[in-house]
Amino acid sequence: MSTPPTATVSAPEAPAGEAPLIPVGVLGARGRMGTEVCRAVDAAEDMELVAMVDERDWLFNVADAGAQVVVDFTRPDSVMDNIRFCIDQNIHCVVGTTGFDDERLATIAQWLEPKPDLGVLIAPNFGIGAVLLMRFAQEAARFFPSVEIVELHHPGKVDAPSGTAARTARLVAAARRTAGVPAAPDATRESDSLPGARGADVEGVPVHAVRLAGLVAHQEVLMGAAGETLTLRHDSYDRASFMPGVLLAVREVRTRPGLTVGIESLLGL
Ligand SMILES: NC(=O)C1=CN([C@@H]2O[C@H](COP(=O)(O)OP(=O)(O)OC[C@H]3O[C@@H](n4cnc5c(N)ncnc54)[C@H](OP(=O)(O)O)[C@@H]3O)[C@@H](O)[C@H]2O)C=CC1
Ligand SMILES: O=C(O)C1=N[C@H](C(=O)O)C[C@H](O)C1
Repeated sequence: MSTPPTATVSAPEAPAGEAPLIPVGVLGARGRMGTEVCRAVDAAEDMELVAMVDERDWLFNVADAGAQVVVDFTRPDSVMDNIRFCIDQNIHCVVGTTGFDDERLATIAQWLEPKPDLGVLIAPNFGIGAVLLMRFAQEAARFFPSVEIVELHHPGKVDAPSGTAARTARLVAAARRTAGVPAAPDATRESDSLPGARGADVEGVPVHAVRLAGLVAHQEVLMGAAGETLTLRHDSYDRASFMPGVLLAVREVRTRPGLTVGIESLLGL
C-alpha cells in the first residue's frame, strides 16, 4: 500500500487565556520552499501546522484539518486550482508560487467578490531584501536611460524569467513611463545575430535568466547613464531568507480582505 502524500493533525487548541493559534496548511509541503515553510510554521509560537499537502488529490485535507490559512508554494500550473479550492472553502491564502499575470489576478479578484472577509496575498518574493531592491529600483529608474535585469537561480527552477524579475521589470517600466523617460537607447534588437542574445523583453526592459548549480535566488538590476552605472543586487543564499515574510503574511492575511499583491504594504512601504 502506498503512503498517503499528505499528513494532517488535529486543529490546534490554545492554552487558556492565550490568543488561539493560527491553523496553517501548507501546499507543496515536500518541495524546496514547502519544507522550509513547514519548519518555520512549526517553530512559530502563534501558529500550528495542521496539514501538509503535496498532491492535488489530497487538497481536501487542508479543509478537513481546519486550516484557516493555506500557504502555497507549488507550481504555476497548479496554483490557480489551489486558490479556487481555498476560496470555496473560506480559507485565506498566502501564495508564493509564481506565474501570475494581470489576467490571473483579475480572475482571483473576481472569485473573492462574494467573500468579502476572505484574503488572498500573492507575493513573487517574500525576502525583505528582494522587496527593498524592487523599491530602490523603482526609485532609481527615472534617472537612468538604460536598464537591464539579470536574475540568477538554482537549476531546478521551473519558470523563467523569475516572478521577481518580471515584477521588477514591470515596476521599473511603470516608473519610467510615469517620469516620461523614453525607451532605453540600446533597446533595439535589430542587429542581434542570435535570437535571445539580449534576453526577454518585459515592457521594454531586457531580462536575462541564469540557471546555475550552487545558486539559490539572486537578482541584479543594472542601470546606466553617461559615464556611470548603478548596480542593485540582492542574494538569497538560503530559503530561510523568505520565512520572516511568509510568517508575516500568514499573520496579516486574515485582516486584509481581498487581493493583496506583494508584502510591501505589510512592511509599511
Ligand atoms: N515568493 C517567494 O518568495 C518564492 C517563490 N518561489 C516559488 O515557489 C514555487 C515552488 O518553488 P520550489 O519550492 O522551489 O519548487 P519545488 O518543485 O521544490 O516544490 C513544489 C512542490 O509542489 C508540489 N505540488 C505540485 N502541484 C501541487 C498541487 N497541486 N498541490 C500540492 N502540491 C503540489 C510538488 O510536488 P511534485 O514534485 O510531486 O509535483 C513539489 O513538491 C515556484 O513557483 C517558485 O518560483 C520560490 C521561492 C521563493
Ligand atoms: O524558484 C525560486 O527559487 C524563486 N522563485 C521566486 C521568483 O520566481 O521570483 C522568488 C525567488 O526568486 C526564488
